[in-house]
Amino acid sequence: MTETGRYVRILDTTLRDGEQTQGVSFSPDEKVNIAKALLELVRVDRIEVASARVSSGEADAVSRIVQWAEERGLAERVEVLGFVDHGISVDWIQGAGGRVINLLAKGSEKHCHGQLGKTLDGHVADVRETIALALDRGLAVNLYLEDWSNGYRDCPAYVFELVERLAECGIGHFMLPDTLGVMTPERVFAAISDMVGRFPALHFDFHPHNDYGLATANVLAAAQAGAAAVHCTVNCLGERAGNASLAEVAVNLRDQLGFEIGVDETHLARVSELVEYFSGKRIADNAPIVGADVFTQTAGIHADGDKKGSLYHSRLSPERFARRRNYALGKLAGKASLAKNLERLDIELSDDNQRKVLKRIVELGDSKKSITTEDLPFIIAEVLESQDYNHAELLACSVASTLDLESTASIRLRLDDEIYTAVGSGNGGFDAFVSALAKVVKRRGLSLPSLANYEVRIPRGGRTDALTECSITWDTGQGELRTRGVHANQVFAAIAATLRMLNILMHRAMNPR
Ligand SMILES: CC(=O)SCCNC(=O)CCNC(=O)[C@H](O)C(C)(C)COP(=O)(O)OP(=O)(O)OC[C@H]1O[C@@H](n2cnc3c(N)ncnc32)[C@H](O)[C@@H]1OP(=O)(O)O
Repeated sequence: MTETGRYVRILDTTLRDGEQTQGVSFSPDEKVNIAKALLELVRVDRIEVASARVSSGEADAVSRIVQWAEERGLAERVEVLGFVDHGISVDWIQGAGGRVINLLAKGSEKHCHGQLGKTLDGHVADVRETIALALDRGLAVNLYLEDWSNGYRDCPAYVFELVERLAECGIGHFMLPDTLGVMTPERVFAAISDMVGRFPALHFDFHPHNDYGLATANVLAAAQAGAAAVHCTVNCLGERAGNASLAEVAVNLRDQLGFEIGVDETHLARVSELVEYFSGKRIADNAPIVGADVFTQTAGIHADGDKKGSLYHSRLSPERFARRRNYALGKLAGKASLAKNLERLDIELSDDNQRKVLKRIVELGDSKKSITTEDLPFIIAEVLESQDYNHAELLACSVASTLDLESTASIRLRLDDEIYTAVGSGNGGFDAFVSALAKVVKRRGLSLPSLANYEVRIPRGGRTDALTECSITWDTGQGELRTRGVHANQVFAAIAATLRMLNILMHRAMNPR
């Protein structure tokens, strides 16, 4: 079923529900940056940025976000969760400059009785008191019906009466959470259709959780059933198994169901990366839309189909998300995979040489080595015995690390035809090596690029004698460059990745395009 043209609003709750992910705590600075990216770049309709009463740091974050949003006329889009607590949350939100309270009421009889020890009458009275106070202070009010999914299933009369008695109180959105992530798309569709049918004048939001892995599917069902807005988070952050992914929700609402949404898709990967860094929670390489590998064709047959006219492309093209298609090199690669990588590097090879290089790539892949596009020139140089990528060679190297003292490195290096020696010291063996290397390249009038990312991996179930793979992303000032090195010693793996970078940059300097 598709419903073309209806606008569905998106509320991103990365900064509230997302912060309920175990181990995640954003600083006020981080919250401000994420809020800016969500409202100004990705252009979601609303953001929920904190729970009231939590801490002074949270009050500071809310106040800075609202201040920034105010200058752009966006302050009404910044929302804060508050409690039914005789005005404590209202005071807190108002004190922080917030304009919208998302009041947490109880959407199930079980929670109302079991947690608050209240009857429906008592709870309605308390909620009304808080709403009246909030409205009186100039706050807009939305209402969460916490545990609504179980409440609707176990005692729907409680839910209907609660909504009915609060319907005329000035609430903007009634927010229906599947608090424990137990619903299926069919149940969401039926329940929200029922709510919308019973209360056609009200706006309903749906707030999912991913405990059964159905959060995104449930959001789509909610939108189809008539929800005015749906909730999600960047990278699926959220309590327990998380919420629904903003990127997945956005593309599915658009592509699969034909809804209008305001999201600018070209910034989804950027905001995902920002949240990854600030939350410390890495996403899987195959996370839809935003994962590192989702636009990489691995199989040779797929690369061949692309070469013959984008036969394996879908509406999810990398360009749509300001990303790039890659073709993996390994034992599953074929002629077309190699051709696509050579094209990207502007390297021309005869058919015969392509065959030789591909054979070597498959051999390397067979021995579990991962190969990047940047590795390709080295493989070509090795197979064709060219000296093109042999500018820098480490002839000798000693790295010493001791407790409570700076590490030191002593190196002998060949750069083209000259031999250099240098010593360096630093915070750890690799830092000491880089300091020695910087001295050498400086003598050649060169400088080293800055390090943008550094990852060390060992095979799963690793042993102490396992090979280590170090992957470094360098910021060259003219784009990023990613190189890898493999060695049993992780400092030497990083050194190998560094030498590879140096060879590439020296080659580029001598062969400007
Ligand atoms: C939809 C969701 O995910 S809800 C998540 C809401 N966010 C959070 O809980 C994170 C922020 N929370 C906090 O910082 C704290 O829990 C606070 C400041 C709100 C309260 O802290 P404390 O006073 O220490 O209480 P505690 O954390 O144990 O919470 C339990 C109290 O909240 C009450 N409570 C539960 N739900 C609500 C509600 N919707 N409104 C008001 N009070 C509530 C409970 O009845 C209990 O009160 P009691 O101690 O009188 O029995």
